[in-house]
Amino acid sequence: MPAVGFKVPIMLFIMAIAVAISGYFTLSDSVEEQSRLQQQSMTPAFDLVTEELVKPLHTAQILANTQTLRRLMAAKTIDDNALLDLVKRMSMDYNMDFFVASENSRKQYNADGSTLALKEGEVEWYFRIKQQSMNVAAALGNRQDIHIYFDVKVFNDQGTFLGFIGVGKRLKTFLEAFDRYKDSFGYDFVFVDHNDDVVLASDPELLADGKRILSVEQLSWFQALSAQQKTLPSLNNTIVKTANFTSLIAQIDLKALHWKLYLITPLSSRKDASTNAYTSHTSFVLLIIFVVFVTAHLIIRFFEHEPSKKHQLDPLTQLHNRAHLQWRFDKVARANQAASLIMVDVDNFKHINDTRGHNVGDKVLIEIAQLLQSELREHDAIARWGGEEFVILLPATKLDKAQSIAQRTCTKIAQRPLQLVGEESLAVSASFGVTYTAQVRSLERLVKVADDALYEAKHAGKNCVRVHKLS
Ligand SMILES: Nc1nc2c(ncn2[C@@H]2O[C@H](COP(=O)(O)OP(=O)(O)OP(=O)(O)O)[C@@H](O)[C@H]2O)c(=O)[nH]1
Repeated sequence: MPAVGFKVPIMLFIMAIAVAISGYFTLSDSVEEQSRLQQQSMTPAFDLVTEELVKPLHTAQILANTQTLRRLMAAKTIDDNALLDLVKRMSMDYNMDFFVASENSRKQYNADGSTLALKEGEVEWYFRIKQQSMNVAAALGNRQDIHIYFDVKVFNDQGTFLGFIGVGKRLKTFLEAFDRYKDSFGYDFVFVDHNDDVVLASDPELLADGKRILSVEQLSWFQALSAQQKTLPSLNNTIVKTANFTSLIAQIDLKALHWKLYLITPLSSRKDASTNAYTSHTSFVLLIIFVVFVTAHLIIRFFEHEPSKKHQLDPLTQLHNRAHLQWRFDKVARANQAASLIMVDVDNFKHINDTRGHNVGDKVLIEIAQLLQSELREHDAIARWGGEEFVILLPATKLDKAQSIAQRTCTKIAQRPLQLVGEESLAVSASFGVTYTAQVRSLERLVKVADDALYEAKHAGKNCVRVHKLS
C-alpha cells in the first residue's frame, strides 16, 4: 500500500477543503447574522416610533382639516359644549387624548371635559407656537408623568388662524420600551429638534427639562464624528470611533416635526453577538473536520496494516504468506499477549521432488498445508514461510500446549500416507521446532529460536518435535 507516501498530502487536501468550506460558510453566515442582528435591533425601534409618535401626529393633522372642527372653531361665539363633545368623541374614536385650543374663545378644551383659559403670560406654549411659521409643533410637558404634545394649527378656508388641535402622548410606555431595547440591543436614542437641540433621549441626563437644553453637538458621540462626517446630509449608517467606543449611528427623519431620531448602537455588543455566532459555527465545522480527519486517518491506517488480498494467500497451498503472519503477530504484540510459535519443515522434500517429480512435491505441500490448518484453532494463524517450511502462530498459548499440538500434528502427518492417483502411496513426515514468548518480542526473533529448535529436530533424526525456550 502506498499509504505513508500519500497520507500527508491526502490529509492536507482534506484539511484544505474543510477549511475552505468552513471559511465560505462562516463568512456567509456571518454576513447573514450581521444583517439579522441589524434588522432585529432596528425593527422594534421603528415600530415604537411609528406607533407612539408618527401615528398620533398624523391623526392630529388629518383632524385639523375636518370641516366639523373648522366650523365649530370658526364661530364668532364658540359653542363650548359642542367643542368639548367633539374632542371627547375624537379621543374615544382614536383612543388618544386630543385637545383643542381656540383662538376665538381663548380656551383649551380637553378630552376629560375640562377647559382652561389661554391667558398670555400663563400658557406660554400657545403664544410661542402661534408665532412660529411651522404649522406643526411638538413640546414636552407634565414633569411628573412626562407627555409629548403635538400641536397642529387649524385654519379656515381663507387661511385665518383658528387655534390648535393637539394630542398628548404619555411617554412612560415609550421610555420603558426603550429601556428594554437598551438592555437587549444596547442602543441609545436621541431626538433632536430643528435647532439640533435634544428634546428626548433614552439617557435621562440628556432629557430637555426646559431649564437646560443640550445641543446634539455637546454629545460625546457627535463630537467624535470627523469633520467630513458632520457635513453629511444624513448620519444614517455612520460609524463613529473614539478611544473608548465604536458606535453605529442610525438616523430617522421625522419630517413633519423637523425632528431627527438618532439610534446609537455600541458595536461591542454587536461584535459579541456575532462573535458568539461565529464561535459556535466554527466549533461545529472544526468538529466535522476532526471527525473527517480521524475517519480518514483510521481508513488509511486500516489499509496500511491490512495486507491486500493478492498478497495474503500463497497460490499453491492457499495458506497466508509472511506479510499476513507479520500483521497477525503485530496485533498480538499490540495486545501484549503471550504466544507460541511452531516452525514446520517437510522431511526429505528434495528427495520426493527428485524421485517423484515436482508435481508430487506440490501435492505433498498442499496436503500438509491442509492437515496443518485442520489442526489449528480459530485464533491461530499459519503461513507458508518458504519452500517446504510453514510457521504457525498460537496466540495466548503456553509452551506445553504448543508442544502437544506440534506433537499431535507430527504424528498425524507421519501416520497418514499420501494417496496418489495411479501411484503407490507415499510416506511423508515433518519436523517441528517450537518456542514461546510471554512478552512482546519481534517475529524475527521468535522464528529464529523456533528455527533453531527445528534444526535440532532434524539432527535428532527428523519426524519429531523439539522445543527451545527464549533466553
Ligand atoms: N515441488 C516443489 N518443490 C519446492 C517448492 N519450493 C521449494 N521446493 C523444493 O524443496 C526442496 C527443499 O530441499 P532442502 O532444503 O534440501 O530440504 P529437504 O530435502 O526437505 O531436507 P531436510 O529439510 O533436511 O529434510 C528444494 O529441492 C526446493 O527446490 C515448491 O513450491 N514445490
